[in-house]
Amino acid sequence: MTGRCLIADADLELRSALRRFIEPRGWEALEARNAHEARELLRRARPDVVLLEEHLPGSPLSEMLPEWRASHPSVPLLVLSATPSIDGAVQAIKLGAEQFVPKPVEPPTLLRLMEHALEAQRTRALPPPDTAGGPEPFLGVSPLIRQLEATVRRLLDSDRALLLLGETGTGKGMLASWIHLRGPRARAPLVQLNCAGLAPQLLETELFGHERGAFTSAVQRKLGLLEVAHKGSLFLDEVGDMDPLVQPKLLKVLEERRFRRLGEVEERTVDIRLIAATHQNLVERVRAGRFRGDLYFRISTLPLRLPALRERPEDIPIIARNMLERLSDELGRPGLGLTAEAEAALCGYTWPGNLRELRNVLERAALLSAHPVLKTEDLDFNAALAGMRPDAPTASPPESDLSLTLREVERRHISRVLASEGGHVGRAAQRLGIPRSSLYQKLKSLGLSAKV
Ligand SMILES: Nc1ncnc2c1ncn2[C@@H]1O[C@H](COP(=O)(O)OP(=O)(O)OP(=O)(O)O)[C@@H](O)[C@H]1O
Repeated sequence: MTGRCLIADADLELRSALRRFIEPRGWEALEARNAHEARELLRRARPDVVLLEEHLPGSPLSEMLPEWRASHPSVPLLVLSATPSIDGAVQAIKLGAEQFVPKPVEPPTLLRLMEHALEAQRTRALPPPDTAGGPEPFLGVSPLIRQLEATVRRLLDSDRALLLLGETGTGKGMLASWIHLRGPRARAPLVQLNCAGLAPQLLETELFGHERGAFTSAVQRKLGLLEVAHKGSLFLDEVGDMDPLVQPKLLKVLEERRFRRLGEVEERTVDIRLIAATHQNLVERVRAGRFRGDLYFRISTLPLRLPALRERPEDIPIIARNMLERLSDELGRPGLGLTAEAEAALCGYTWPGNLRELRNVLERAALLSAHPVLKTEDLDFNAALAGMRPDAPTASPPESDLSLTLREVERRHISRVLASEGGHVGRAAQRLGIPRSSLYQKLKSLGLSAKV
């Protein structure tokens, strides 16, 4: 049996349709027509998932949800609503529903939502994330990385803001999720926002949300990321680029835990841990009047500097071996490794793109080489570097020249997308709408490996 589902809904048609759909798929369906029957089944039959009608006869949602959350905290509850509204959804989620699902809803959609909810619940029930895999941010033996790990571990339980400093690709984003997942807020969300290039109003609405009618295009109320991150962590990448108009509002959140949605009079409270990151020199930005001094002091109490790869060459072979192990699994190419000369070549390179670039070089080599043990000649540093430079030469727009073959158009388009993504193959593949492995195959077949 896949699971047991309690369908608490007065609508006989919906119950029957869902039962007919889920039973052949290994689910057991329990039906309740009202709150009394639902309570009884919940107590007796211990379902894995509950579908609960918003206005189930016999008891209001505002009573039932808190009661059920208290008695069965680990059972995901999905609220089905025939009269959906934003207020109803916010209330249901606040009271502990996993999802708020507007009716009508097709059984296949409901089944998918149930499976997601169950999966999320199982993930939450996993043992603490120390055992949960994911890249290890402190690989290596250098004093710089050992010191960083010791400091991070001391700060895990603190609620103070953290500032991650380091060049591009040093792993600031990875470290932010590692910290979140190992800290006391791991069960709540980690919400990420990159402040670079966001216009002030967009940044404000993303962070603080807005009321309906707050500005011309605000046709609906929008929850800000701060509210989504409540009880969890907020990762603000490129915080040095935050618009000066938004900075005092962030400071208020940090100092008083209060903020206001755009267009709202009332203030709200929120409980988040801020993890900020930047590759810029914030002190210089404060001196230049681009970053507020008071905000800088607030977020820089606990600065953590992530070393560049070239500052710790002794760690490179260890990290490379670890990345190749992961790539072996991901690419289905067992036994990936490096010759001694290839390791030495990796250690002798300057890695302006740090871990991201190292991973790109290894992934590219692993996909393109015919043998699993990679040699120096398999490592294409120039391709990675050309892809990283924002000024890397790009081809002219292919659509302007009708004499081009389809292959040439494809070749040029891929080059441009790759260059515009700074050589980041994963992101380029995403923009192109193809799997990363297919992009590598295309690069190979189009002879693009050294000229992105
Ligand atoms: N510890 C690690 N082990 C393996 N790979 C890593 C590790 N840290 C980072 N990476 C790789 O490097 C890439 C860049 O990492 P991340 O985005 O965390 O860096 P960043 O410092 O936040 O970069 P940016 O400043 O450009 O946003 C990741 O996508 C991942 O592939």
